[in-house]
Amino acid sequence: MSTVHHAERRTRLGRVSRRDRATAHPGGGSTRWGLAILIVMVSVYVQTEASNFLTEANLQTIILNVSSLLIAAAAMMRLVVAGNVDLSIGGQLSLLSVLSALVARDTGSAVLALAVALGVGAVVGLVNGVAVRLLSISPLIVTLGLSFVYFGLAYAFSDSSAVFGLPTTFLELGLSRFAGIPTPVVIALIYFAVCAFLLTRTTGGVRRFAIGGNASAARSEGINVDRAMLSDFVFMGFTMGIVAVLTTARIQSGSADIGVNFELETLTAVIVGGVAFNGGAGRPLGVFLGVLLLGTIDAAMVFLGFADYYQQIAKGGILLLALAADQYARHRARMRTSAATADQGGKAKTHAARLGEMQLDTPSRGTLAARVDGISKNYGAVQALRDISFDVRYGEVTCLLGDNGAGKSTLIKILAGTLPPTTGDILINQSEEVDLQKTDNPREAGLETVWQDLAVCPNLGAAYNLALGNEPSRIRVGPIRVFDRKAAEEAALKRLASIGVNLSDMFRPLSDLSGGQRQSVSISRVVSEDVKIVLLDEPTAALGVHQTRNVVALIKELAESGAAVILVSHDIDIVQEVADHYVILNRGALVADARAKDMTPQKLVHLMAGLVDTEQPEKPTQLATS
Ligand SMILES: Nc1ncnc2c1ncn2[C@@H]1O[C@H](COP(=O)(O)OP(=O)(O)OP(=O)(O)O)[C@@H](O)[C@H]1O
Repeated sequence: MSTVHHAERRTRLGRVSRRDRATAHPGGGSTRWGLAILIVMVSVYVQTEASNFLTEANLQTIILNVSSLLIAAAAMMRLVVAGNVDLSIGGQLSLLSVLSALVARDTGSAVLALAVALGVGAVVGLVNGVAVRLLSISPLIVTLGLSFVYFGLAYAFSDSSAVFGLPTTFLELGLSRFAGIPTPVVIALIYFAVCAFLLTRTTGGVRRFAIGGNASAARSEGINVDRAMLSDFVFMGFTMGIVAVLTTARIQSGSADIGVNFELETLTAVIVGGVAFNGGAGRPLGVFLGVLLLGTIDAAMVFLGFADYYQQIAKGGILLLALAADQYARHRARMRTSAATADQGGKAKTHAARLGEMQLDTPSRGTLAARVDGISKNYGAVQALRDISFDVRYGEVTCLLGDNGAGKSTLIKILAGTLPPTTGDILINQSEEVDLQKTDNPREAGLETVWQDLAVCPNLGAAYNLALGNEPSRIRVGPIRVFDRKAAEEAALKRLASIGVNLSDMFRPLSDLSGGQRQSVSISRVVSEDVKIVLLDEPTAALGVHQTRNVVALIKELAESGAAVILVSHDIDIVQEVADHYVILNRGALVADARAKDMTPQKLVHLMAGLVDTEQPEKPTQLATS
């Protein structure tokens, strides 16, 4: 499609490939090496105080002690990155420990005990996910409440006493060694590595970062946020099944006390490891170091002869410090964003749009692209839209206008497929012939929306943002798709170049860009051969004069290249410059459906201001039939 200059693209990609790969990571660039230094400092200090700290046996013990924490943290970081949290995992651990121990003791079967732990864990996770979804309040509160339920059940099933008499096959899961290394350590390292890979390298992982960065933007890109949340809670519960079996086998008994404070330890490791408490950022290596730090501090306290409660105080202090660091990082990011916004139009030099170079594979100008057919929408007693019908044509700009409360936003949401109409249909042409089909997913039918509130994920770069919902993948194994960063980078570069935007780094988080650059990234989403109908909701609202001219040029060129453009704007000058066709609403009713040539400026101002009697609307000017 595009004839973007290949040499230029090569040079830019060349520059990008020399960039530190860390910045291409969806969770941000910080590797938390400070934690590694802290671990070394603590270890060296304790070694000088008690000479046998840095022995191989002690290091093995430290890692064995944190193996359960490492497994739980692997699943917890996925939840937190996507903006969720599960405070019931301590209760889950207790319940699953008791259940697996009872099954192992009563049946003698390690396999059955494992199956029960994993199965019940997944069900418990599902219950958590459904409760968070249904109650629509903070997962912190919902899972805290459920935590009491799980602890209570654990005490009830175990009669408040430890379950002993476990068969050897079960105990071996926690006590055996593999190539000289304790089995729980081997399992923890493999499990963590797999989870880290899934989070940072696959489409599903990138989506978690997108959801944590801006859930509504992710939703508007077609990502099923609720399903992702449910599956993450189920995964957390399943993971707690593994943790429960390994821990129970290692300590050779099931107990309702086993999970006390476990959720706080896990959360501390994840937050200390640099995962943002509000989601959208974090790196597995940081979490790994966070887990190691907690293990090292525990061991150090024991070596230095501190009582148990000092360990609790130390961990609480570390969690508070990590949260403070998280807040500070968020403050710095906000400052960067406002500085970049103030610099709007400075570094981001947008040039004349070069969209004319693109050849959209759309039917010829004037052909019917979409038909809005009798759309009505009620919000309870409020009738926001009343029997709206009009046509949209390829190669034309349709301006959707109206005063405040006229129903424009409601109609846009219905057109974009994010809000169902009460009655009526949206019909979209999917082939060369005028063959309109009712569609439930306008996006799949080639309709792309650029939202007024810039539905972007500020924590991700242009390459990720522009790929969301339709991510390129290199390898596919079942539902797991490995994200193709190179292809995403090239596609983003190509799209931005076609509207004359030059960003030096396609992986730089959008929060670091100016408002105009973010707007450009958002708008460039429509530059694709798959996009045939473009819906722009106040696209110039956040822009300065220079960038507004670029967007106006883009709108014209989109239409010239064959796309059908639906523009919502309050800017009468822009509207008059680009419109081929007007659709004007007033208090939910259609008051004009007119060709631009039939609309005088006075009449337009009159209609836009809502100075019409909607009970006796002006006869909408009919479109010429094609
Ligand atoms: N979720 C909602 N629940 C109830 N009423 C709503 C809802 N959304 C919109 N409305 C009502 O529907 C009518 C149309 O609102 P809408 O936001 O679509 O208008 P608009 O033309 O986009 O206005 P504006 O230009 O001010 O954004 C208004 O009376 C509004 O109060």
